[in-house]
Amino acid sequence: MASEQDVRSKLQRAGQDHLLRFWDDLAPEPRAALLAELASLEPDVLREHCQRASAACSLAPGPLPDLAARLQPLPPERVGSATRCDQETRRRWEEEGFRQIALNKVAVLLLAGGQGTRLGVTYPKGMYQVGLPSQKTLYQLQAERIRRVEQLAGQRLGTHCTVPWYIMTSEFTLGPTIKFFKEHDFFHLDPANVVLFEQRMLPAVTFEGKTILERKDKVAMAPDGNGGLYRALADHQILEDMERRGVEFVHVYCVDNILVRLADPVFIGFCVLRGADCGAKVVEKAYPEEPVGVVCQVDGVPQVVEYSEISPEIAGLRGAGGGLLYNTGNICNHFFTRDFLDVVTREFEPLLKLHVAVKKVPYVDEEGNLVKPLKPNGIKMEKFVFDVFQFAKNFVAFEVPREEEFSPLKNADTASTDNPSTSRRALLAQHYRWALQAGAHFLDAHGVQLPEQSGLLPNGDPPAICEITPLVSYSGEGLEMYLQGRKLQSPFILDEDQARLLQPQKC
Ligand SMILES: CC(=O)N[C@H]1[C@@H](OP(=O)(O)OP(=O)(O)OC[C@H]2O[C@@H](n3ccc(=O)[nH]c3=O)[C@H](O)[C@@H]2O)O[C@H](CO)[C@@H](O)[C@@H]1O
Repeated sequence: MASEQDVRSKLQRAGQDHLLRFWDDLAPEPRAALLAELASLEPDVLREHCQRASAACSLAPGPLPDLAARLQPLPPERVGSATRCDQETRRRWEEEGFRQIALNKVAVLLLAGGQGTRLGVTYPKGMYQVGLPSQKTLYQLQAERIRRVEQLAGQRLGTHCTVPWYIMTSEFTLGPTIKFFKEHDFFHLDPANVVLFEQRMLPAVTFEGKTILERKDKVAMAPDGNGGLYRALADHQILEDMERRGVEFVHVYCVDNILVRLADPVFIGFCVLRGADCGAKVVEKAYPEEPVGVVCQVDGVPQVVEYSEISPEIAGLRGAGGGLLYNTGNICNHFFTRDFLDVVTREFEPLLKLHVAVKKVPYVDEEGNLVKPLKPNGIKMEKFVFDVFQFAKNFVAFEVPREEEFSPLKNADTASTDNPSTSRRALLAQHYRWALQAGAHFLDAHGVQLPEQSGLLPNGDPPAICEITPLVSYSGEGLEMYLQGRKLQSPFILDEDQARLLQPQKC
């Protein structure tokens, strides 16, 4: 282990020796922990990190200067649409996606290193359950969609296939996530096909460029953003693991969208048939200030301008047809070829921009008291997963209907949008629509038939409660055989047992 003297002189070189100012107060164990943490910080890298953070912060926060003149919507030839295409084209994309899945060439990669601060939970967001009748968590819904898409691809092509699940965690989420998966028997996935790995952490820094101590014996560290993915892939030889398994295409997604279609065959097929090396699913933005990034071009190059970096004036611009000019909302669902990820991790990762987030960071004051600041006092630096789009040779965007594919869980129920209630309703409304399309009718508790309406009731709920397990239907397919002409009492859960009961008997 490094000595106190070694660490002290390294910190002096980095201009950060205040990190040892409580050394004399510490007992042997916290001393050892602090030394270990500090010894892992490279002095030159630390000095540069602190200088960059405070320099970036001294620039005006918010919208990027001169953006308006450099920004353009994506050219139409780069954008495909799941809704504005003919049935035959959609069928071809889907078939191609299933073919690649059946050949074991597709993996999914979950970005799950975030802290869920806005939702206000101390555990990983994937462990959250939004109050569905089944009480399933986001992780369970995702695991079951993987199992179903494997099954569908296998049935179509007569193979037994695997979609490996890579999960990027951080110091905050790794331990609880592993424990949760073990407790739930990996939701009946083979643990060998669930690969958890950890992203790096970066120190939080004051506006004056000093690393913050969150306790006398602990530096305030935060995950390096979801763009930390590329360093983490290299740190843990994840691309080598993918290569061993024959994976060519990777669907990267964020944890909190309850409607996420893992390894969506239509999206994968679209990207593969277009010869794309990089792609993004988008939805039409709901309103100008919606907190989603805009997929567009900056200086003629595909990029995402994050919601925190676009001005209200630009976000509100209207096109010729009256719709928002920049209406392609990023839903953090990306397609990458393994080859592209390989080039990014080897060549482009160091070029990724560091974005500055000004946050309230708890710290110890000069007297050693713990302070929870009321105003932002620190800078966290993050890389963004989509900042690699600019390096793609053939970038495409793929537009999907919001009500079928996007309802993010960002906030607690105290907020009016993107909260547990809106997520739960989005899923239940979708399943209700699927059931109606399959020919079901719903009855209330007294056996009276409920009116059929595809919209929500004024309280935001669908007219009947219906939840369908992903193990029975991934995107609404195959439900007629269970539901055609059935009168179902609300609430109704179509799980595997119920499906067996409803299955037409073969004579
Ligand atoms: C940078 C980024 O992608 N921004 C997108 C993200 O915004 P948003 O600001 O909502 O992003 P979040 O902070 O929720 O992070 C997105 C995902 O990245 C993960 N994460 C985050 C930080 C980290 O260090 N490690 C990590 O793995 C989170 O666990 C989450 O799964 O989702 C929105 C859609 O819902 C998009 O419109 C935004 O353009």
